[in-house]
Amino acid sequence: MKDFRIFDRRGLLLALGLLLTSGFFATTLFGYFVSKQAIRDAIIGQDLPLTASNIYSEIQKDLVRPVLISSTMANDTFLRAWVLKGEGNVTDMARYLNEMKERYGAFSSFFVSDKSTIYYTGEGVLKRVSPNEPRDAWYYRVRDMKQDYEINVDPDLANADALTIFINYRVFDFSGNYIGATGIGLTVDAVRRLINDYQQRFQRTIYFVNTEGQVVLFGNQTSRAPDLRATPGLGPLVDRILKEKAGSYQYLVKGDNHILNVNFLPELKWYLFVEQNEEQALAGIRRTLYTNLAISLVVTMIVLFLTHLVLSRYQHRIEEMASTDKLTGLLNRHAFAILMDKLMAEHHRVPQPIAMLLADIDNFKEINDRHGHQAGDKVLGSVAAMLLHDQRQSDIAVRWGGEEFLLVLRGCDLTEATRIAENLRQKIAATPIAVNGRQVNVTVSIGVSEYEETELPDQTVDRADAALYEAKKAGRNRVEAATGQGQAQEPISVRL
Ligand SMILES: Nc1nc2c(ncn2[C@@H]2O[C@H](COP(=O)(O)OP(=O)(O)OP(=O)(O)O)[C@@H](O)[C@H]2O)c(=O)[nH]1
Repeated sequence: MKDFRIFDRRGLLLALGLLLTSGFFATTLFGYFVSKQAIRDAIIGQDLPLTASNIYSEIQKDLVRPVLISSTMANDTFLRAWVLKGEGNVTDMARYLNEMKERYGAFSSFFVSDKSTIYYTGEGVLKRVSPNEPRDAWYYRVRDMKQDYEINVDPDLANADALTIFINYRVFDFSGNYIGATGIGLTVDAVRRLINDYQQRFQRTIYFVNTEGQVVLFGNQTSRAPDLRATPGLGPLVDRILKEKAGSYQYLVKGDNHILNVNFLPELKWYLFVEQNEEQALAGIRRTLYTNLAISLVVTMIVLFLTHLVLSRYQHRIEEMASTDKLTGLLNRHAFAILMDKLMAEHHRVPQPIAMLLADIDNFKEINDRHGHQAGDKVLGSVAAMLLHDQRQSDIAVRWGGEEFLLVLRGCDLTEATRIAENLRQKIAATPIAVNGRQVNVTVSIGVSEYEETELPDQTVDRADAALYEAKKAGRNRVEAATGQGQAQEPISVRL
């Protein structure tokens, strides 16, 4: 019965635990996935395009302007006339180039004449270009190219080989014949600083890719192979991206999803790549997810613990109510049956004598009749209290019937139990009970028996009952010890 109840409570706690955890987990995970989707949508739909357009407008300011300046130089009447007049006064050209450099805050400015192959800078003549010199390959490329200009990243000979972004603009005479290349140079460091600044401000990876799929400019933290096709995850997408010119893409690297926004910048003929590692963007909500799960777990544990506490208390109270006689506070017969089973199991493990005392208040009917039923109750309570008073922890005191009490004494043989019964009888007889302002003398008769291995506990009680009967018959206020099971039912009368 008890085991069934425990199982019931465990089942309830388990069901409650499952309900709470599944509820908490479901809502937390649902919230997480909704937020994740919202963040992804925001990255694809707003954040990256917005970052790209911000960068684009900054780039326009910082890189498109040099293109315009170079274009102005290529169309400058003075420059073209000076070349057509035979590149006479070098100082004039140097002053012009210097002026352009100073005015627009460029790192360097240049003009290369196709006719004389002289490379002019703001300082004067730098050198002559030659098709055999690998460092001059850019000039011959520009000379033969179809478009008006190119943006090229190269070391600058005129500035101690500092890595420089050159805008190389083709120059034509007034009849449209090619006469050289002009433009200005910006330090890559300056542009790189710009990209780093964007990256920090927008928390994205930013880099530029040329029409060949080569990474031409990137920030400090960007570790990329120069050839974008060699980038894990992204490689297979490169041709599609270059063809489509603009769009949103996603690729996986080591399980991390990367979201990419690409825009082609026609002025630079470069692609602007703005990239976001989704896992990093989700780090915040993932932290929130773990915190929520931990809170849910703690709340579940607290609820389960409190429920367990309340259930235990109620179960204890219910068990107590079900096993206790309300009037006397002694155990009832139902509790006796349970405890007796336990006692017998214990006895079989460690055998020890077990004695039973069955006590009955003498002429109780008279007390009831004379003093009233409530007074009778009071007497029952007082006798029960006297029985309990000398009880050991291991003893069992039961209200057996109306005015009958059963004491089960562990580790006590018949002789010892008879002595205890006699002490009890004397004590009760010598203790008047106050009822309705009057002292009532109460006596009890007690039958004593000792459990024998061959019998059932009920039979031991029966033998105590028989002894009690003998005590009553012999005049009440007596103790009678039962004979053994096999012996004739002649109880020994005891009067110590
Ligand atoms: N007040 C009160 N009386 C009870 C209770 N339970 C049983 N009784 C009464 O106890 C009385 C027992 O009477 P009997 O069985 O005749 O026994 P007795 O008068 O004690 O006589 P002997 O046992 O032969 O000495 C009955 O009148 C019952 O009504 C109870 O809880 N309260």
